[in-house]
Amino acid sequence: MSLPPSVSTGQTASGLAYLDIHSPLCDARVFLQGAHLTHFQPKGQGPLLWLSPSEDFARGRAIRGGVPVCWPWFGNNKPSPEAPAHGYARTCEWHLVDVEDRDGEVIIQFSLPMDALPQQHWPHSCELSLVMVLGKTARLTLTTDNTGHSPLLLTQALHSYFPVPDIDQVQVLGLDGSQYWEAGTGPLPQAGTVRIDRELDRQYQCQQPLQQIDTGQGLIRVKREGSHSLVLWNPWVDKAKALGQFPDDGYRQMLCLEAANVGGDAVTLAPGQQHSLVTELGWA
Ligand SMILES: O=P(O)(O)OC[C@H]1O[C@H](O)[C@H](O)[C@@H](O)[C@@H]1O
Repeated sequence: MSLPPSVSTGQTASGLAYLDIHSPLCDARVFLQGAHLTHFQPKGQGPLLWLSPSEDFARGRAIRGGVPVCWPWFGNNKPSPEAPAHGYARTCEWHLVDVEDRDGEVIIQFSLPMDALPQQHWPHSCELSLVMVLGKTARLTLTTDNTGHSPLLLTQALHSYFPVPDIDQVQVLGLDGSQYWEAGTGPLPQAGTVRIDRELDRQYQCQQPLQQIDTGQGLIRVKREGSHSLVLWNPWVDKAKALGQFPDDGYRQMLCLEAANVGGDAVTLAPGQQHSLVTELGWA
């Protein structure tokens, strides 16, 4: 495939291949493993994604930061606890279908080869694609097609990690009036904005399609389509120490706000049906 002049290829010292984008609208980096956007910076603005300074890009292990694709389940697979957390999409090598530059917007299309998924954990026939439109914003569309003869049940997330200068200054807007579940408890009502002063691992059911992170030095916009749920996560002190590829004090500089289909917003696809989960990330 020939690449437009705004897109080049590279690889890490560990051998993971990526695409680098330098267009008039943005700079970005996308790995083929996981179809993983790890860097996105609109021209004239700061980086929009947090990538762990401890990341060493091992093959077959999820990259800590950017936008991991959690699919075809989010979190643990309850019937099969030995299956990998957040599914297979973030650790498999994706197929690069097409790359084009339309007036400075770079559009990258990936598909996930389904033979990478062990049948015992995912005994379904389906197709999965991810389309990234990288311009002034980053728009990611994750589409599942049920090509089989029986219904399939899906939970998923576009697990965006955002950079914040100081977690104590952060507020999350756009969740007022929604409900959340945390540590097996819920529904709990959300009133007003969210501040982070301890470990947070919440699944929100939320009709509002736009949340914003006020970092204290800028406003990050997170839009969702095909999603009535989202995950808000900060590991705080103890979990940060236990996490792989994560500095002990890294929790002070990041926050995850993840467009999702989780909990009561899980997706059931009848044979022949299709669903797209979309997130659009940008500075306000
Ligand atoms: O460490 P990972 O498997 O990448 O998961 C990182 C985090 O992802 C989500 O935000 C979950 O809600 C958390 O419970 C989990 O700790």
